[in-house]
Amino acid sequence: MSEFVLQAEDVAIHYGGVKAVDGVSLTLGRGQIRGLIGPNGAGKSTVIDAITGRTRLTRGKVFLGGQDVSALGATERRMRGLSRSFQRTSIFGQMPVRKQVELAAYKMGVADSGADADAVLRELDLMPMAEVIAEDLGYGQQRRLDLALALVGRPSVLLLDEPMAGLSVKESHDLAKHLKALTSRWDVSVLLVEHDMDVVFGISDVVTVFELGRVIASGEPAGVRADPRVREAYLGSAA
Ligand SMILES: Nc1ncnc2c1ncn2[C@@H]1O[C@H](COP(=O)(O)OP(=O)(O)OP(=O)(O)O)[C@@H](O)[C@H]1O
Repeated sequence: MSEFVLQAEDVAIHYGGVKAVDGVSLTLGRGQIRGLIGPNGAGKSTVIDAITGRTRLTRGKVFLGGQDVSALGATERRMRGLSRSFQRTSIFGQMPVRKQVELAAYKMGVADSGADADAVLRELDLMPMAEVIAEDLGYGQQRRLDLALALVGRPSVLLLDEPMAGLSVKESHDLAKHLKALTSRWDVSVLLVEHDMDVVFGISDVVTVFELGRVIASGEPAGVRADPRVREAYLGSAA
């Protein structure tokens, strides 16, 4: 058994001459949060797409729990515990919150989808909203519902692409608190692409910095923050 729940090895995604990602390796330990940062167009979302199986690899491999999943599609990877969140709550906008989460668990093949939905809703403090129609939720609650849908079936790895976008400072803080709690209470490991530096440096165990499809720095938040290359490439004088 691998010590890493997730490993990307020399991953490259090229679109014709555009090297969106070019030789990226990264790991995710059990219960770890790894923040991915970098300027616009650096390749962060493409890495997420490559790991989930949404985009075909030009080169490299992806391992989940030590197993090579590079040849598997996105649905198969999800069934094996690799989950990502989408801004997709509007798809079932007319459905009450609990029903929506239960349906997602049922589609995943979870044996007791009702119990799974209840556990997820309780964990994310969404139980008081269980019977509310999704589109009547506030934006911050909708983002939490989005996270709830990603958590059905108890995934081991969660890939989040800008989960704080559009949230107020308080909503971001609440979501960050939930993410941190999930890593210990549910044993979930998180790969977090996020532009909110307070959140990234506040909750990540390790941070990886991208520039032009490559990793330019990686390590503990304090060290990364102090790295002159990082400050120059991304953080600027605000760091
Ligand atoms: N389908 C595609 N075809 C061609 N080029 C693409 C495609 N998808 C992404 N790219 C290019 O790959 C590069 C990386 O894009 P990506 O969206 O991964 O960056 P990002 O770091 O997530 O940026 P942002 O922070 O703005 O979301 C960019 O130059 C982008 O234009």
